[in-house]
Amino acid sequence: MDGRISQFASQQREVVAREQDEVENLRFLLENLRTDELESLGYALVGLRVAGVAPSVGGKSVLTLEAPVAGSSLPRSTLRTGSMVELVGPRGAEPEPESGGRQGATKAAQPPTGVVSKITDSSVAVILDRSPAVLKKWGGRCSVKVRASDVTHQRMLAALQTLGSFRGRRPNLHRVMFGDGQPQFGSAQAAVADGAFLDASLNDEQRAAVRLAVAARDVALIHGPPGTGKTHTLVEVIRQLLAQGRRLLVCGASNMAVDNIAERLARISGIKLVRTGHSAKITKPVLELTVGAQVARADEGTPLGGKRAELAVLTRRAKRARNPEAREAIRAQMRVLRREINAHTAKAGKQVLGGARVVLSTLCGAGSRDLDRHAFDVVIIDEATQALEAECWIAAIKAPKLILAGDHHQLPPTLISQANQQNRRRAQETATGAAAAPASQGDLMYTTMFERVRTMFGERVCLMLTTQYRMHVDIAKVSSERLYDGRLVAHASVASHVLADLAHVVRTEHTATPLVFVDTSDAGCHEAMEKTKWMSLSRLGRPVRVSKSMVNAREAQLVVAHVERLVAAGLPPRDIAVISPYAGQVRLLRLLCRGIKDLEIGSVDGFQGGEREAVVLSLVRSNPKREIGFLSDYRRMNVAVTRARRHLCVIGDGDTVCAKSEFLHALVTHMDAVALLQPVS
Ligand SMILES: Nc1ncnc2c1ncn2[C@@H]1O[C@H](COP(=O)(O)OP(=O)(O)OP(=O)(O)O)[C@@H](O)[C@H]1O
Repeated sequence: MDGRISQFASQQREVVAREQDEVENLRFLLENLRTDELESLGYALVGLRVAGVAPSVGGKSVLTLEAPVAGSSLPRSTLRTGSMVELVGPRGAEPEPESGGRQGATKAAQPPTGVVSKITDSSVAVILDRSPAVLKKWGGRCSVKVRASDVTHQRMLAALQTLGSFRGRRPNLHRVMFGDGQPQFGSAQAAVADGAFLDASLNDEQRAAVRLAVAARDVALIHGPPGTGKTHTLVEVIRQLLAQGRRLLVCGASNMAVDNIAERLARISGIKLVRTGHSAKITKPVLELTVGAQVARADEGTPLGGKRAELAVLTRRAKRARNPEAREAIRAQMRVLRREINAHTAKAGKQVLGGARVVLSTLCGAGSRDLDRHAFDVVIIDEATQALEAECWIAAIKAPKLILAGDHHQLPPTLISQANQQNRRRAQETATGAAAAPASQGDLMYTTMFERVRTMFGERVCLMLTTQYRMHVDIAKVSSERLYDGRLVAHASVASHVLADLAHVVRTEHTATPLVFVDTSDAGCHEAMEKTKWMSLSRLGRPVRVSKSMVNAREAQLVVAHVERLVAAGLPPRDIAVISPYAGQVRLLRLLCRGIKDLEIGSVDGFQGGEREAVVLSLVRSNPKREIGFLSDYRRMNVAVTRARRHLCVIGDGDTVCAKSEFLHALVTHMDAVALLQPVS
C-alpha cells in the first residue's frame, strides 16, 4: 500500500507543480510590470480615492476605496472577495515606517497588505493586515494590486508528505482509500434508530444517507445532484455524530461552501462551533462564529474588554493629535495595550478552538498552524467534488473517518495551469472513449477523491439523493435524463411552480413559463475577444501568459431586455441572477446592468451552489466554426441550467452550441420543444 500511496503522491505533486508554475508566472508579472500595466491585465486598480477607514472584526481596519473619478466605474479586474492585495502609493511614495519598535522597522520595508472583503462596480473594500497610517502620506489616493499566493499548494504538498510518511499506526481509512482494505460499517439501525432523527423534514433517502454516514467506520459518500438537500442532510449527520460525542472538522472546498453549512448549524442551539479563516472571506452572518468574534464577546464587561475600548479611544486621540510628540506618546501607550490584548487574544483563541465540538474551515484552512495539534474523530467535506484530491487530504489526514458530499456531474476543481486543464480534458475524453488518445496516467491525477472512492466501492459507500427541492420539472429535465439516469425527480412542492405563482408577480407569457429560449442563430450576434489595452511584454525577456476572455455584445443587450421584462412584471431584481460562462461577458453585463440594484451577475463557476427564482444565462459563443471552448464541459453547463427555481431564460446561438456538445444538443432540442421561443428583436 505504501507503494500505491507514494505513486499517488508523486502524481499529485506533478499537478501541484504545474499550478505553482502558474502562480510563479503571475508573481513575475507583478514584480516586473508597472501598476498601470498590471491594471490593463486586470491585476491592479490604479489611483483610487480613499473613501474611509473603519474598525472591523478582531481589531482590524477596513479601508474603502472608490473609483478614481466620482460617479465612474472601476475598470475590469480579476479582484474579487477574498483576493489578497497590496496597497501601492502614488509613484515615488515609499511605504511609511510605522513609528517605533523593532517590529515596526521590519514591517516598514513591506507595503501594506490586506484582503478584499467587498467589491462593487465603483468601490472596493480591503481589510488591512495592519495600521493604515501610511495612507495619510499618500494624499488620499492609492492603488491596489493583486498578491500571488501559493499557500494552498504548499499545504497540499505538506499533506501529501504527511500521508506518505505517516507516523504511528495508519488508520484503516488510509488502507481503504488506497485499496488495501474494505470499508466497514456498524449497524445502520443502531447508528440512528427510527425515532432518533432530529430533523423531521428529512425524506427517506436523506435518512438512509444519514444512517450510512453515521454507521461508516472509515468512509461514506453522499451524492447530491442539484437541489437534493445534500447540505441539509449533512447537518443531520453532524448532529447525530455530536450526539455520539464525536469531535468534527467540517470543511468545504470554498469559503461559500463552508459558510453555507456554518449558517445552518448556527441556527441550531447548543452546538459549540468555531469558524476559522480570514474575516474578509467570511459572510456576515457567519462572522460571529469566528475565533476573534468569540474572544471579543467573551471579553465584554471584563478588564480586557475595557482595554479594547481604551485602545479605540486612544486610536481616535492619536488621529486628532497635532503635536508629533504627544502623538508618539499616545502611540507608545497603544503599543503596550496592543501587546497585552494580542497575548490574551492568542491564549483565549486557543481555548475557544480547543473547546469547539465542530470546527469549520476551508480545506486549505484545515492546514493552518492554528489547527496543527487538533485531533478530530471525523472529517466531513462538503462540495468535495470541487477539490483536488491532494486538497482533500489536507483535512483528511486529521481523522480516522471521512464523509464526503458532492456531485461529480457539477464543476470539477478549478485548475489555473493550461497544461493541467488540457491534460484533464484529454484524460476525461479517454475515460469516456470520446477520443482516440492513448490512455494516460491523467485519469488518476485529475480524478477527485469523491469519484475515485465512488468508482472503487460504488453503492456500498455512496448514496445518491434523488428528490430535488429547487427546479420546475421542465428546468431539471435535461440534467436528470442525461446525467442522473432520469432518477432526479422534482418534489411536488416545486414540480410546477412558475414566477406567476409569486404573490407580487403579474402573470405574463414570460412569467407563466419555466423556460424561455432566445435563439440567436442567424441573428448576427457574433462573439468577440474582450478588448484590452495593447501592451508589449517583450521587454520582460521571457514568455509570459496573460488571460483574455470572450464577449457577445448583442447577446448582452438581449439579457438586459429579458431582465427588464421580468422586473416590469413585478419580480424583484434580487430574485434574478444573470450568469455566463465567460468572465468578459460578466464584466460587460455588469456595466450594462449598473442601474439595476441587487441584481446578481456572475460567472457560472462562481454561482455553483447558488440559486434564484429566475436565471438568465448568456452562452456567448457564436462563430462559423462552431467552436464552443469550455462550454464543452457538460458539468459547467449542468451547473448553469440547474440554478433556476421557477424560470430559466437561455440566450445563445443554438447552431453553434449544439455542434460539439451532446449535453447542449439535448438542451437546445428540449428548449425548441417546450420553451417559449422569444424572437431576437
Ligand atoms: N427534506 C426536505 N424537505 C424540504 N426541503 C428540503 C429538504 N431537503 C432539502 N430541502 C431544501 O432544498 C433546498 C436545497 O437544499 P441544499 O442546499 O441542502 O441542497 P444541495 O444539494 O446542497 O444543493 P446544491 O445544488 O446547491 O448543491 C434548500 O432550500 C433546502 O431547505
